[in-house]
Amino acid sequence: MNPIKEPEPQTIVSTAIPIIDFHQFMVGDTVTKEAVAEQMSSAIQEMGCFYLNNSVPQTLVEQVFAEAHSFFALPQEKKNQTKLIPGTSRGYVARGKERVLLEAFNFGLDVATDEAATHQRFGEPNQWPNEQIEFRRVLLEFFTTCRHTSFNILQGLAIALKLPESYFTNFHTERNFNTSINHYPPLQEPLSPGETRFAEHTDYGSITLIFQDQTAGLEVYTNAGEWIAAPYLPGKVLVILADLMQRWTNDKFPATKHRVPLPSKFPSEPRYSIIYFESPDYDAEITCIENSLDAKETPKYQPILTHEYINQVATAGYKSEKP
Ligand SMILES: O=C(O)CCC(=O)C(=O)O
Ligand SMILES: [Fe+2]
Repeated sequence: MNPIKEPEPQTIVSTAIPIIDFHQFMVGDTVTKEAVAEQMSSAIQEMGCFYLNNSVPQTLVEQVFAEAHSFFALPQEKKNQTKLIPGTSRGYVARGKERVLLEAFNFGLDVATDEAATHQRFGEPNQWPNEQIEFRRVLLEFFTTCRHTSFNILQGLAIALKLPESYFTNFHTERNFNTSINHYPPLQEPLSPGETRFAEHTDYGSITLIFQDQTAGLEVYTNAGEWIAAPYLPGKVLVILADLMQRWTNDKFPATKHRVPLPSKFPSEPRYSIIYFESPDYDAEITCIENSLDAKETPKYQPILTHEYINQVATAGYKSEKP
């Protein structure tokens, strides 16, 4: 008789944030794609964001986390060798203060290995650490996979608005996206009032993909006006919307407010996250899409070029503290 195998103990995490099976979208016909696009749109109306299943492979995500652990464990002077040059956005950013208690490593399309990068206007050369042979390869593979996923999401959002599938991707030809690998060091004790791991904000671009480790801690602000936990769900990516998507759609697809509060227990666990930010082309004009207007509704935002908007928010207030 075969022994009966006990099921593995599992922590079942439930969430009110919808989980959408993206495989259907990737391989489906027009009708299937429309159905998945509709799920994305309803999730946005209900909760302001959604998780995708079957998009970025979990094994790849775990490799990136492993590389992140090794990188942030390097001596400070080694990390400083890739330090971000002020005015640019690629490289190592030392731990911030008060509202951004994390150190980060930011990178984007690789000028040395990707022809398209030479045409990028937000891009600068990446800075890679010499010590970690696999770091660059794993991060760039992850980056390419995220781009593929994010382009499919942009297609889904276009379909949901009854626009041609390529409506948004046509504004993303320069591949102006950035990835941040974040390390929130352990905290010994509660901090002063006003201090937090990452203060409430929205991202600038069109959409953002968020991966966190088991420490989790991210919260999103729902359309019902409450902060809820966006838990760690292995194999799933959290998709949130950013400011330019909100402007494009006259608030129909609003930018998702999110934050990482201080942990409830001290000393706390360290926290790692990987964030992929997608942005439209430098000169893309973000003008209200008529299909997103209800009857008698008029555009709330003036047309604006991507770089004008990003310069505006980057010079205003706390957003400039972001790595
Ligand atoms: O670490 C996180 O989960 C969120 C980070 C974030 O919101 C950002 O980098 O814009
Ligand atoms: Fe963010």
